[in-house]
Amino acid sequence: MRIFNVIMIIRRTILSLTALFVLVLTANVYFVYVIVEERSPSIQTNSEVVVSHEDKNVGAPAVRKKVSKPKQTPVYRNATLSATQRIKQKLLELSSNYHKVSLTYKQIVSQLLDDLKLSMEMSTELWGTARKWVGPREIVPKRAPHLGSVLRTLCSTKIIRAENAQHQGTQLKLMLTLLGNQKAVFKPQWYSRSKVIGGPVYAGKDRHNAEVAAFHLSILLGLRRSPLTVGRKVNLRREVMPVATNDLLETFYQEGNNTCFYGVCYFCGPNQPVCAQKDVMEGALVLWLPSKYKLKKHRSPWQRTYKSHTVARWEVDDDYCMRVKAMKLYDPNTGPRLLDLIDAAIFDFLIDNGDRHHYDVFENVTNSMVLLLDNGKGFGNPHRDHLDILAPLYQCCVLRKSTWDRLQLFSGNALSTSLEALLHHSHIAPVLTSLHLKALDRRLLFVFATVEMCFEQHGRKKVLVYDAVR
Ligand SMILES: Nc1ncnc2c1ncn2[C@@H]1O[C@H](COP(=O)(O)OP(=O)(O)OP(=O)(O)O)[C@@H](O)[C@H]1O
Ligand SMILES: [Mn+2]
Repeated sequence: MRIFNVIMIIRRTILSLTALFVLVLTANVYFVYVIVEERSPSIQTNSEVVVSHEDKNVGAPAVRKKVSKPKQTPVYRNATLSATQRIKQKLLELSSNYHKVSLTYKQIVSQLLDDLKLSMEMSTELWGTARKWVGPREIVPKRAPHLGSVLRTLCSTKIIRAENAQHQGTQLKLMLTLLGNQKAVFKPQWYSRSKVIGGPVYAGKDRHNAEVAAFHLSILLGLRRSPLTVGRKVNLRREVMPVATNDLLETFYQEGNNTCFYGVCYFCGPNQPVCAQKDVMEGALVLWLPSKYKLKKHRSPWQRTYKSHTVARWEVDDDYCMRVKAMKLYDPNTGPRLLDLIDAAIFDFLIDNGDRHHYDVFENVTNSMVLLLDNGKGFGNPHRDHLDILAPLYQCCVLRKSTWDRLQLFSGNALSTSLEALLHHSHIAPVLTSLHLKALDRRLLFVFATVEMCFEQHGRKKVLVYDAVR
């Protein structure tokens, strides 16, 4: 009897131990599985289209392929990681020339300040002047003596119609018609100047001040491909509501002392209203381009996936630029598209805009520029530098000589002071906080480091392109 009891106890112990062992093993396998899942994001193939929540209403490229599961274990954004490390190292080794103040930048700034002055009385005839400025390669000419007057006119001309702009993009904006039948897009203020946007680079709503700052930066850098943009304070009750279309007006309401509206668009609804301070709403007003130019939208080859667990091909493939060059669109004989995208990448990195999922060009125009349109996701976080925005530069390692020369003029912290001087004239000054201005100087050094890295890898001659088409 005693022996039987002992046997039973041993048996029970063995059974419990076995059960415990199986339990631990299962838990372990599950744990390892979860970690592997987390660290092994699926790869987006080159030609696959990711239609993000942001892009649902814009044209997708023609080719759609199924996501093919990679055979080998993918490495997490390794192309971005290795480039970032190399650029950071190069930054430490930058020669003192890149920190010196150049002698010539002041001349450029003073010319631009001259152009920004009021040269003539405001007049709706100036719409014609601005229209004539637009060409295949620029929106504003190098010297535009009436620029200040055009901007002031944009800032103050009577609004004769206000409608929803639901067919232009996904974010809340108004399509305004100004006296003289000039259209302009109004992007409202969502945030205070000092609000820091956390999360991924494309997080948050539009920053209206980013649009204003970006336009001024574009002329400063000689990349005059941004539509004319001003900051404007509008009285919703007096200037907008009386001329609003019914479907827009229906979305207006009063919250305490403040007038609010939510408009009609993909990311619009009663749960996402924007409110004026009392009746006055600040925003960016972007001059509409002449109707003779039709815009054509293309997917950016360096588009993000907008999913933290899905990587894009460019994030894992160091040779990605070869693929881009192989696309018909980027054939060196068909135009300056790739160099334009590299200019755009530098511009976007400086303003911290990681949301250029598509880009616009003029349809049926030979050598059309890549427009620097939609810069509202810039200047979200002055503490961060998203080096992967520079991927077109560090992966292709080519750049217009003219862009390079211009950038170098602003070494020694001159970029922030120059832009600040231009923005000083804005109706909504100060447009940028000093933290955002300082970030520009810091980021410019990263651009210098990236180009230096390219020089080291390929030699100056191969990197710098003397491009006849600018
Ligand atoms: N000033 C302009 N002149 C002509 N067309 C314009 C202008 N501004 C915007 N558009 C057109 O409207 C589209 C949407 O504008 P924008 O990109 O600023 O809006 P968005 O809501 O931020 O768009 P998305 O959701 O695609 O990022 C542009 O791609 C362009 O085709
Ligand atoms: Mn946008």
